[in-house]
Amino acid sequence: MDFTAEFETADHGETPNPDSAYGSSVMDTDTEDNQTHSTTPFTYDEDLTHKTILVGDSGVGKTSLLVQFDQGKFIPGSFSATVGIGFTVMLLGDSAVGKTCILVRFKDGAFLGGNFIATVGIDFRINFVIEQWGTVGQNKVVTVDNMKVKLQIWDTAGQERFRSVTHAYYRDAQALLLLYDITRKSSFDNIRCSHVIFFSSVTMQAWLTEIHEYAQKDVVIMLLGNKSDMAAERVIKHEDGQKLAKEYGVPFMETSAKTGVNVELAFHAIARELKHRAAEQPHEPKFQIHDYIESQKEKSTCCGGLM
Ligand SMILES: Nc1nc2c(ncn2[C@@H]2O[C@H](COP(=O)(O)OP(=O)(O)OP(=O)(O)O)[C@@H](O)[C@H]2O)c(=O)[nH]1
Repeated sequence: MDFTAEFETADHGETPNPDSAYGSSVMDTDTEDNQTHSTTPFTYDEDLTHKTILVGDSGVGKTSLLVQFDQGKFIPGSFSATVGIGFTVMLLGDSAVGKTCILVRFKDGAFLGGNFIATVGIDFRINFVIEQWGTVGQNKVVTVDNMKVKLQIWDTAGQERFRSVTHAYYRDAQALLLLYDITRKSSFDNIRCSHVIFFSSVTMQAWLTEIHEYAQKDVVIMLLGNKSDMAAERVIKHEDGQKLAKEYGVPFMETSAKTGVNVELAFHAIARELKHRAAEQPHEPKFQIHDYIESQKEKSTCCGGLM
């Protein structure tokens, strides 16, 4: 199958770059101000989101056209056919739980320490990229049973006022990584409790309620308790995360973007589940993601590496 590169534009034919995707008034506000709670809810017109797919025979220049449009340059020479299958994964959870850090850890193997800068809307630094199957770009390609599986990972803003922006993206996601911070109870409670913020009259929906409302019915969900390296500040027990996940029938693990614990495993398990769903044969036993995670946890503590 020839998998075509695709991208999002959010406006009427304007060049989609991080500063123009939702209008300068939104993206220009990516300053310290964003870290204080605004009383003005952000509104977003979902009708302005378009998807454009490039189709055509292998080698006609779909990828090159996209690179030219996004980066204004032509990459001559080597031609490598786009192969495999691709899926969209979204990172969700309250602000500052570590979504961006988890993504950077998985993508670059590094930890984004230092000052916290909240994500605004959808993080286009990660999302709006040109994909060339693991050579350039910021999407990640993992190999599952000798097949390349591309994960296009969307880092979303956890702040309430950007929820309307992210709602438009749920529909396209095949998998959702839902994060809370093991050192912050509110981030755990917000996974399933709804709150009303009286002073601004804004109703904040629980993440699971939002998922139920906006995501595809068969979306793969995984619950992650992040910042597991912060043992001294822990307020949510491992068992509490496990219990919540069990209640909703979703896989669970604790992760640390700082140390890297379980970050690879989380994405690999998702890739495997999605690949098995896409290429399921009637006679084959169903892939068991819970069993896979448990077996790989054991392996990664004794031998390292994922299979
Ligand atoms: N110790 C520790 N700190 C972390 C970890 N993950 C993230 N952080 C820190 O937590 C803060 C928030 O991380 P981000 O990744 O920006 O949070 P986010 O969920 O993307 O936040 P929004 O963009 O507002 O939704 C930063 O200061 C990170 O350095 C972790 O695993 N361990």
